Formats: sequence, structure tokens, C-alpha cells
Amino acid sequence: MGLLATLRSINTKAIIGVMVTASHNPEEDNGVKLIDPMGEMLTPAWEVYATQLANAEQDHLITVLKDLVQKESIDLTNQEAEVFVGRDTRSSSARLSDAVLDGVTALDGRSKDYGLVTTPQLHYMVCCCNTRGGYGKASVEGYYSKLSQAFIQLTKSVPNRTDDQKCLLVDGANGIGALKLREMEPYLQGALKVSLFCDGTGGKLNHQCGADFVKVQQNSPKGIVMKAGERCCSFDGDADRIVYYYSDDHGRFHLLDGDKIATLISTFLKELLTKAGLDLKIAVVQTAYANGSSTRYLEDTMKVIVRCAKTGVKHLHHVAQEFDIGVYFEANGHGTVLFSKAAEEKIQQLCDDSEGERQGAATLLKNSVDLINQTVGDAISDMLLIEAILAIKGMTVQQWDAIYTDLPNRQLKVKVSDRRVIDTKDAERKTVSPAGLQEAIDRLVERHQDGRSFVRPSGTEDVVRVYSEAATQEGADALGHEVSLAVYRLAGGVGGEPKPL
Ligand SMILES: CC(=O)N[C@H]1[C@@H](OP(=O)(O)O)O[C@H](CO)[C@@H](O)[C@@H]1O
Ligand SMILES: [Mg+2]
Repeated sequence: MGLLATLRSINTKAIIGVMVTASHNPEEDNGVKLIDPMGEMLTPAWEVYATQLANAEQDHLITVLKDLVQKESIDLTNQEAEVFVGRDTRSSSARLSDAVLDGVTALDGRSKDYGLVTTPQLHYMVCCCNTRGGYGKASVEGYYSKLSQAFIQLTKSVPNRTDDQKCLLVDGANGIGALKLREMEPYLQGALKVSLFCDGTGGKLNHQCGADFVKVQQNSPKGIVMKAGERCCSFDGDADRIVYYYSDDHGRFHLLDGDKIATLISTFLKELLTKAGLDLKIAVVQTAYANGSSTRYLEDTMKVIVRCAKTGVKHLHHVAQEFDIGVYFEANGHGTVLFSKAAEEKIQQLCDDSEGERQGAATLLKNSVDLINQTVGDAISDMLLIEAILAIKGMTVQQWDAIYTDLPNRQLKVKVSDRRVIDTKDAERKTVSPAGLQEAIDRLVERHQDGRSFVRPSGTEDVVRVYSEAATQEGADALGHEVSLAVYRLAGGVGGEPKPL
């Protein structure tokens, strides 16, 4: 991947990033995420090269490289190439990061090793450098200053914010997010009081903690002690995902996932646009995993444009770019907000040329733009934006949770011999193969009040993922099991038949 990033840097005449991480997956795993010039994910057109290189035998590597150079007409003579490298806290990350650096050197590329950083921080550095500082100072300190100053500006005029209201429990997933949030705290100058746990000093990365664990298990991380009503959030292992949660007066766990985060942010931004009198097109981009209640609330109550994209932030990012303001989140807490250049210019213009309530709203919008890491979903940036919005709106986490009630839902996995037998359409909401599977799912859904279910092949694990939701948890669980059986029987299930929950 060091070789690939170097060729990509020559091809784009820009700095490319390589982050060594396996995100929310177990500590034993590892992988890489490549970062394109504006901090976005590697263009899909080059993914095939990454796959070919990763699977090339040693004595075939040169051939694969030459084929890539020829296909992309890359001129290797006297070309400047530079690659930024970062890594998470996995035990294998240091060695793999050195291998990336070796790959860059092998093709005479220059490299900068940022060492231990979050994935979003590396995306931010790449964007800052390729915009010659336009996006910010390309250092960890520059990241902390930019985001902290924006947060302090957003919350400074909130009257009588009590220390209690400033308190937030943060589960760092025993990963890099914990290290970096602790580093960032002094920059926040007390505007937020973080109680960090699962900070990596005593537990295993992503093990019984972290955003993915909380979202899929629909339960709090092990080891947390939550007082009723206390605001909590969990990062994932590379701090590019976040979910919120709390325990109510009866000790019941309440999850506020990516859809509820997108709803809070889009509502806040829409209200500011109205106060500012700015005619900018705002939309929320979801995936099929978005809870039916969230989509209904956004479309019917908030009257916000809602689009559905395939799973994977690169798909949501692409759809969000069609709007002046595109709020995109996957249900698992992976997301951010994109502002078009025109939107940023109009907001800045209004800050300079208006006064009173309009200027106040424009200033809050400008500070939000500065706080948001537009390059990729960023747990720290998203957390600060959520905290600022709750403070400005004087909202408790319970009040935020109450804007709509999630339909009970369930995510399951089914092992099949070849998950690629399942093909989907309509942003993965319907299957087109194998024959008979969608008809079977439709019949099963019909039997459950408010039932909805879809299946898709995972892009990161050798499984078929099943999602179900219904009016009751029993219904969602039963539907999920019935659909899992249909997948097992029609798509070549292996191992034992799925068991009822
Ligand atoms: C249901 C789910 O959470 N799927 C995740 C997971 O993709 P799969 O293709 O479902 O394995 O990993 C992706 C990368 O992190 C993330 O974008 C996506 O949301
Ligand atoms: Mg991640």
C-alpha cells in the first residue's frame, strides 16, 4: 500500500495518506485506509489496484505495478511523490506502518510519519497540506486548536452552563481516540468536562466496548458506571465513529445512533438557515440501516430531503456532495456534514454583512463549519458538535432522544459458502438474486406490524448481514431469524441453521 500510495501521489500530484488501522474490528485484525488529496477516501477507480497489489505474489509484484503504471500512464521520471502515514494503537500497527514507509521509499517517494493519530486526524492533515493550509494547520496541534476554538465560540454565549451540563462520559474503545481526546482536553479550556473510560490502560481495543459493540449489542460498554440521565458516548477503535447513550431512571439503556445524531444536526442547521434567511439546500443521507422512525421524522416532521445510499461512507459522501449542506451518517455512527463552497461563501458573506439575529445565526453556522471535519466521519468533531448543539438548544440527552422513538430492530449475520450470490438494488434495500429470496423476505415482512427487513453481503466480513425492524423487539427478533433462515436456505448457508434469538 506504500507503493500504491506513492503511485497515487504521482498520479494526483498531491499528498496521499495511508492510515494503518482496522477500525472497529478486533485488535488481532489490521488493515489500511488510503486517503485521497482532499481528505476523502481513495477513489473507487483505484480500489481494483489495491486488491491486485494486496493479492500479488512476491515474484508477481513488479508485473502488477508495471501494469498499473501503464494503465494510468504514470510518468515515474523526476516525479515528486509524498505520502503521510498514521497508525492506531494495535500491536501490529507499528510494524505495518514501517512496511508502508518502506514501500514509499522503494519508489523514491517522500514520507511523513504522523505516528499515533486517529483516522480522521490523518484525513485532516492530508486535506490541510493539499490546500496549502486553507483547511487548517496540518498538525495535531492545529487540529486541536481549530476544533477547540470553534467549540468555545459556539458555546461561549450559552447562559449559565453548569458544570453538570458540561460533563460527558466518553468510552475511548481502549483505542487511539482516548489518547487523542486526553491530549485535546487542555485546548478546550474547561468548556467540556470529559470523563474518559476504556482509555486503553486496562482493556483490549474494541473488546466489549466501543461504538460498534454498543450499537450492535444495544447495551453499554463493560466497566462503565452510568448515573441515570448521564450523557455518554462511545468512539470506535480509530475514532471515526460515535454513538451516544444513557440509562433512564428505571435503569433502561437508550441508544442514540447515527440516525439520531443526523437528525439533531440537520434540525439545528435547518433552524439556523431559517434564522439567517439563507436559501441553501440541506439534505440528510442515510443507508438502509436507518431506523424507519428516523426517516419518517425527517421527511414528515422536519420536511428535510432524505436520500438513501449504499452502505459505506464513500457512497454517502458522494450523495451528500449533491447538496449545499449534506448531513450524512450511517446508523453505526460513521458520518459528518459537507458544505458546498458556495454555501461556505454565503455563510461567510452573511457574517460580514449582516447584524442582529441574522448575524448571530450566520456566526453559529460559521463556527459549525469550522468545528466539523468535512473530510470524513470524526468521533471527536462529531462529539463536540453534538455537545455544542445540546448546549445551545438547552437540550438534555433524554429530550434529544424523545424527538422520535426508534422501532425495535436487530442486526444478524448468516454464513454462506459465497456471499456474492446475493446481489441487491435500490441502495441495498431489495435483493435481485438468488431467485425467490426477495419474495420470501416480502412474505415474512408482511407478517409483522411495521415490519421491514433487508439482506446484503458484507464488504468487510465473510458474512451476509440481515437487518430487521418491527413494532416490538420480539417481532424484530422473530423477523430477523425468519429472514436469516430464508438466506441460509436460498443462498447456500453453511454451518448450522440460524437459531432463534
Ligand atoms: C452494518 C455495518 O455497520 N456495516 C459497516 C461495515 O460494512 P459491511 O459491508 O456491512 O461489513 O463496515 C464499513 C466500514 O467500516 C461501514 O461503513 C459499514 O457501515
Ligand atoms: Mg472506524
